Amino acid sequence: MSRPVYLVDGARTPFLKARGQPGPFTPVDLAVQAGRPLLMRQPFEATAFDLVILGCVNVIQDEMNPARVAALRLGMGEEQVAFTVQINCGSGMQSIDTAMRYIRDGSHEMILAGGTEALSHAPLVYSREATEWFGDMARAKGPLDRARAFADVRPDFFSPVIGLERGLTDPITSLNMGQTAEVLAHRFGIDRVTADTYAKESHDRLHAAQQEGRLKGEVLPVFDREGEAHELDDGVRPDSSVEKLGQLKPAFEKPYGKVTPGNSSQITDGASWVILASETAVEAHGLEPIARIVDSQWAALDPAIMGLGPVLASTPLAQRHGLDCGDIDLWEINEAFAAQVLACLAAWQDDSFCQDVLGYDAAFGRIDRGRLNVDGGAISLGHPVGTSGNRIVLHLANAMKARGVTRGIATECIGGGQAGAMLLEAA
Ligand SMILES: CC(=O)SCCNC(=O)CCNC(=O)[C@H](O)C(C)(C)COP(=O)(O)OP(=O)(O)OC[C@H]1O[C@@H](n2cnc3c(N)ncnc32)[C@H](O)[C@@H]1OP(=O)(O)O
Repeated sequence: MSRPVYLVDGARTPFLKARGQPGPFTPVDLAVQAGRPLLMRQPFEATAFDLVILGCVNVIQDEMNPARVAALRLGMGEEQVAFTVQINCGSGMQSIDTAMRYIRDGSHEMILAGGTEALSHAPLVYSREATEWFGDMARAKGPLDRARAFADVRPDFFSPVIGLERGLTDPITSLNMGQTAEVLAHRFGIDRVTADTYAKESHDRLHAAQQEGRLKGEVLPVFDREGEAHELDDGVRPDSSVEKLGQLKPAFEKPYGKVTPGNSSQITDGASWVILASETAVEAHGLEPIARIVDSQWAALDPAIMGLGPVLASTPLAQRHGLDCGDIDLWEINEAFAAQVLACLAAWQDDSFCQDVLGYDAAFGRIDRGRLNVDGGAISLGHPVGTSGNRIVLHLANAMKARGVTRGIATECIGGGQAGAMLLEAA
């Protein structure tokens, strides 16, 4: 059986910049804050879902299986089955992909699929020596044992590493994510002004979308324990300029690198949900679909050039549906780094890349900037890694509907050398 799958609604929190301290919300807090108003505006009960799937990369110990904890806190009923998925930056898209397949095969009618991440809550990680020492202390049987353990201790055991720094470093190549973007900048000749100009556009587009109300209904305010409301993505900097961006120092390859804090995705906290439904559920509840999720594709490649992943995932997806570059009205390519997105655009225009890597006769084509990330992206609004894949699908659906266009692709690179892509059509 292969049934149509509809995206009928969705919402997210504002993305809140991680400012060196744990932010006001845990991953589940964020998922609940986005989910509660979303569920309240539906014409059905919160218990009507067959399944909850939530992507999350950095699960915290107090919230193991955040999908289930969120479902219970959202009042979705004790009988609500809920599981968490993790494929690094693809987690929020993986939840949609799994949900789409369950509905398509006829086994489920309506699924809540999301992504959540609180990067500001990244744990501090101690060295192996320190962990062993803590174990020795815990096992010590008396004062003599404890004194022996103390004699072994060295102060450098206790220099903690911020878990996020490890998480953003590829375990096979030992390159951090920014360095993989430097590899692509070098390979495709992306210069600093081009990367900074792209970054400036990202901020300008998000600012315009906020001012003109294009995120209304998609971004819902969240309230912290002090009752303070957070209403907008707070990393947006419309005051910036290409000149100011040009003064920032490289973040990952000093002194000549092209990747800076200004043209990288920001480290943020945030959650996003979409509701996927079968035709039966749409009719039963009188829902109005925003878009149809047509198909998806995953791909894998050398982790050192993981940023090219969108090319390897979305081109075969388009090809499978007989679509050329010009047939895609809107693109959401997650902005891990400006140089990384620009490298993808360059690869799609490169005859030999498309012949050698994709097996095409010639270049796939030029993706016009007017069709790409039309309301900003992770450079301006941030990249809570387990959430972004969900956000780009939700925003693509809303942007397609707002502009009255037929077809779009949301795609993202994934740390570790993978990528995901999703094809949407007007409902
Ligand atoms: C598969 C994937 O998706 S891979 C991607 C995964 N995600 C990542 O790898 C995260 C990438 N990003 C990062 O690691 C971080 O954002 C970094 C390291 C690049 C920068 O981190 P920070 O130094 O904390 O950034 P911060 O926001 O404080 O900016 C640093 C400076 O640049 C300035 N700056 C940043 N953006 C701008 C801008 N648009 N205009 C002007 N100045 C700016 C800030 O004001 C700050 O200046 P200050 O030091 O005088 O206060």
